Amino acid sequence: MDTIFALASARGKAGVAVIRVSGPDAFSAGEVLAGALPPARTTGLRTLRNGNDPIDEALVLSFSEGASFTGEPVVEFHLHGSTAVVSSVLSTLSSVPGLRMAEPGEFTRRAMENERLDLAQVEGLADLIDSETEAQRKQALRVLSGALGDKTSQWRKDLVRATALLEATIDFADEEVPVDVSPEVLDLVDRTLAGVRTETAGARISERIRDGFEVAIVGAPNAGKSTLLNALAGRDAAITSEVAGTTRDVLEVRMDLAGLPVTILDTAGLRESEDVIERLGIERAKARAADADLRIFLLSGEVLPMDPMDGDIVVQGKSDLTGTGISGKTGEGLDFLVEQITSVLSERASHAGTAIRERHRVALSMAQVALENARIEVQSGSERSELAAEELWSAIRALDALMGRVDVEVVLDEIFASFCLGK
Ligand SMILES: Nc1nc2c(ncn2[C@@H]2O[C@H](COP(=O)(O)OP(=O)(O)OP(=O)(O)O)[C@@H](O)[C@H]2O)c(=O)[nH]1
Ligand SMILES: [K+]
Ligand SMILES: [Mg+2]
Repeated sequence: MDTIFALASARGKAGVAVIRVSGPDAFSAGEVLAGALPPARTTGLRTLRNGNDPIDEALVLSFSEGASFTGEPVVEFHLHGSTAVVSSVLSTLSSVPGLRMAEPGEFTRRAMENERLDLAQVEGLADLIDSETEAQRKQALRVLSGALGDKTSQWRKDLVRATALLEATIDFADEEVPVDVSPEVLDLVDRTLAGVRTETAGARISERIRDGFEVAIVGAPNAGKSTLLNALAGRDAAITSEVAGTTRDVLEVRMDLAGLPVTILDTAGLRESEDVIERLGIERAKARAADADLRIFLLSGEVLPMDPMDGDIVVQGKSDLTGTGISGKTGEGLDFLVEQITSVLSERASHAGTAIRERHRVALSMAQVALENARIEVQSGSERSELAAEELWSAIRALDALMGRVDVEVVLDEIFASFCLGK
């Protein structure tokens, strides 16, 4: 196994830059630059040298094998964050035999290979690094802490037990089956199914927290939609004018509303139009509004252009003229509008689970279908045990794919190890 190194902090000038070295030769490489290393998990101030040539005064930190992010021996140099210091340390490290620059993501890959992180935790870590809002940070941290892995391993344990029970009855098929295992199997399957269903439902919400909720402003031409968008965004994102039919394309503005990532969509005013381009804009407006998580119907005295869905907000515009509702021009009622949006979306966000990606949702849905099928087979009698076991196998494989464990031999070993019916 090579020993790898890389700049762990962002490139460019900074107060501090961190270079990380991981692998079997990390400690000896650290000694080449820093002399004697401080004891593991303590820091020491050292002069880093290239031969006799001092490079920088740095804090040096070491982690023993099994007690580091990667699971390997690790040395970290906390340097003055200068481009010249960083490149001098990197070039000194590359001259140490057995060391090479890390590939992108290689530290994390090693962490996974050494079972310091499961695949979902790796995804959680990537999300945490990408997180821009509070909701994203909290969600990513939940996943990084291993919440999905904990749930999955409990489900998996229950399914392995259920499979072992069924396998035992298959082998007894010709003789008298000693016990009816189906109540226990059903109980295990039902418990898992309930958990998987909850997570699958929450996954869509979690995806929203990752990628952002979409909120569409819809209404008649000249209702003041673009003016409202600009007021919410705090800048002139959209063209506004007294000409009805100004907005054609869908405009997107990313915002952070009380920690939730939200994309506000400004859309073309909805009306019957002879103008070909405007009609195209109206089609887009309708499609995007229908797909959005929430719609704000900005009224200007007319009937609703679309049916509102659950949670949608219907509000009168130009309150400075109409005496009621909100105004993008004066800002009246906007705080309350933002509160309304935030409260609807926060309520939805509260149903987020620990499965946060489409990949998770797909794997969980596969497990769910297999479990539903297994349930039917178990209820159809002991002669269907083999089919039921096969479905449980599919569910276990789906959970293994979810956690990045796909080795079927491992599953087999566990099933055989858990046999407990005197076989
Ligand atoms: N008095 C008043 N005028 C407003 C308000 N909001 C918008 N307007 C005016 O109404 C006209 C239309 O505003 P826009 O924001 O372009 O309306 P829109 O709904 O985006 O219009 P389309 O894109 O054409 O559908 C402009 O002249 C705005 O200045 C408001 O709250 N009060
Ligand atoms: K307009
Ligand atoms: Mg507009």
